[in-house]
Amino acid sequence: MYRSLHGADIEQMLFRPSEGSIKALIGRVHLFRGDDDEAERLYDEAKILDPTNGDVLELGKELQIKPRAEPIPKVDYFQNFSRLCSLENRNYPADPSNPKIRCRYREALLPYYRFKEEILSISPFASVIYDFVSEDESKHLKSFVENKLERGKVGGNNSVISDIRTSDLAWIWDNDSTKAKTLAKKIEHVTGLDTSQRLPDGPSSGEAFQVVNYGLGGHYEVHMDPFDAAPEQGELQYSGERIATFLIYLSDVQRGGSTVFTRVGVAVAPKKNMALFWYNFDPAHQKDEFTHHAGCPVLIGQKWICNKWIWTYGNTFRRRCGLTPDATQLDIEEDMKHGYKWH
Ligand SMILES: O=C(O)CCC(=O)C(=O)O
Ligand SMILES: [Fe+2]
Repeated sequence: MYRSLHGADIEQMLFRPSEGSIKALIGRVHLFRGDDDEAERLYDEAKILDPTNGDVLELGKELQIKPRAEPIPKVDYFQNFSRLCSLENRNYPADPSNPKIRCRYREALLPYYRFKEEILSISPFASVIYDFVSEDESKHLKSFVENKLERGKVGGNNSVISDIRTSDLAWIWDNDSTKAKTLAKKIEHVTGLDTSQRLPDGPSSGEAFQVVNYGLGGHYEVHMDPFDAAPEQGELQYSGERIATFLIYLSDVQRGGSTVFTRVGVAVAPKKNMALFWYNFDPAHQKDEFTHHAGCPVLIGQKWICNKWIWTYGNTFRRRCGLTPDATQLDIEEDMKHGYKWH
């Protein structure tokens, strides 16, 4: 007994990886994920700690032979803005020739929910869900914020009023009304994601409903929804990031007011009670630069929407990562077929 334990100890000592080797192994993970800079940084540190270690040498070789990840081409995010905004009042998918861009019934976690979904983009994943809210729900959201609307701001922790976003808005927490709570649950069922609010101080998985009203000319210029820096205070400070956006149209708009994804060429014309759902992060949890989007100016009429942002916390296992670094949302659904039904 003593001998075998003693033997195991020696074995452990012999095979304990050095700090340099650990850094090199982590570096390889980053290299595999396409984060060459981080891999390079870890390699430099590992080289100093353990220059002759096999893992360190291996990483050095891989860094030399791996072609650099293509930098995201610098495009003018605004170049497509006016073209997409001026399209007719209907949805324009990213690539109509792609057979995966299609309509389907989307089943929810509850068997009696079934939603009409139209996929508009595979990567980033974006789709619309028709008749997501009832007339009653959409009326409730608008009447709840009556007299509470204030000019919307931009910029996370130190937000300011700006011409980038010309709309009024107000917030509804799930606990503010039974209808809001039920709607949050419905979003959970259709997305398969956790949206729970654990107030007052637990980390939340979903933000409060943000009801927004745009008047004539009201718009929101090209932006992405995740924050540059996570909120430093409030109930969201430990919640991670806005991994997905669930946007509900609470009105039709006579002319203008589409939501457009300028880098993938998608235009979504507002349709009352329809929801637009997209992931802001790819399945490898990288912020997806292709989710740059905008709210086009309202030309005739007014526009009402309601946003529910879904956070990382609580969704690590619900929004799974892909089997490969470039897996799409649809690949993941394919892998999960047995746990979650799709048509
Ligand atoms: O109004 C829209 O269509 C887009 C709104 C939006 O992007 C936002 O509120 O973050
Ligand atoms: Fe947005």
